[in-house]
Amino acid sequence: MIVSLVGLPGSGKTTIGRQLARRLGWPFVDSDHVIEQRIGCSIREYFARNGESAFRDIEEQVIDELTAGSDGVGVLATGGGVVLRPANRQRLRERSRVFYLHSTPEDIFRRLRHDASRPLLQGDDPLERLRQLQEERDPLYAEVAHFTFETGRPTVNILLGKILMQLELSDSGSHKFDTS
Ligand SMILES: Nc1ncnc2c1ncn2[C@@H]1O[C@H](COP(=O)(O)OP(=O)(O)OP(=O)(O)O)[C@@H](O)[C@H]1O
Ligand SMILES: O=C(O)C1=C[C@@H](O)[C@@H](O)[C@H](O)C1
Ligand SMILES: [Mg+2]
Repeated sequence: MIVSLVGLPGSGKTTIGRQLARRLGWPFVDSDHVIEQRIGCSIREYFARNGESAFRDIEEQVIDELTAGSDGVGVLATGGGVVLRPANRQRLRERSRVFYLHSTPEDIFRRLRHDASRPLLQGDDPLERLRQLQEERDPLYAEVAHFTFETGRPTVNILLGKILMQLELSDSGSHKFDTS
């Protein structure tokens, strides 16, 4: 099984994903990290040089590769904008169990105020930008997600406990009618 995490930049996908994988003993992969290895520079630099659409093309390719194959096991942290492309939404939903890490723009702003690594948040008014992103993307995250968790306030450990419990529940559910 592949567990994918989606949500706004700063919602905790990388942080939660890494620790979730550790707790499950599964491999962890962050699609942003795979993309950076492939392009040989930071996503920020790539955005500045080639524009967003070129970045999205690579992202789509990487998501396809990371979710291909029916026997994949792992935790996949995605980039904040992964849901923008319908092909990504479809692949993630069909090939993995998707968790939407939902946080308010205000909670994320509080966390990311001093972080210069997110290209979409480098403008004059990052909080306003986060609110726009939330408005545009919330329906897309909700569409792709099998489960939604609020990640603005709870600690990482509490969130991990909730996600692990949900995975156990849905796993036992899926075996309910298996009499073999
Ligand atoms: N539940 C949490 N409680 C407190 N801080 C958190 C929590 N989750 C994440 N953080 C912190 O918030 C920041 C952003 O988290 P993270 O990098 O995991 O977000 P992300 O969803 O992967 O963002 P991006 O889409 O930009 O990759 C980090 O500094 C992280 O340590
Ligand atoms: O929210 C976004 O559109 C992005 C978020 C990051 O994870 C990166 O994937 C990239 O900076 C784009
Ligand atoms: Mg991340």
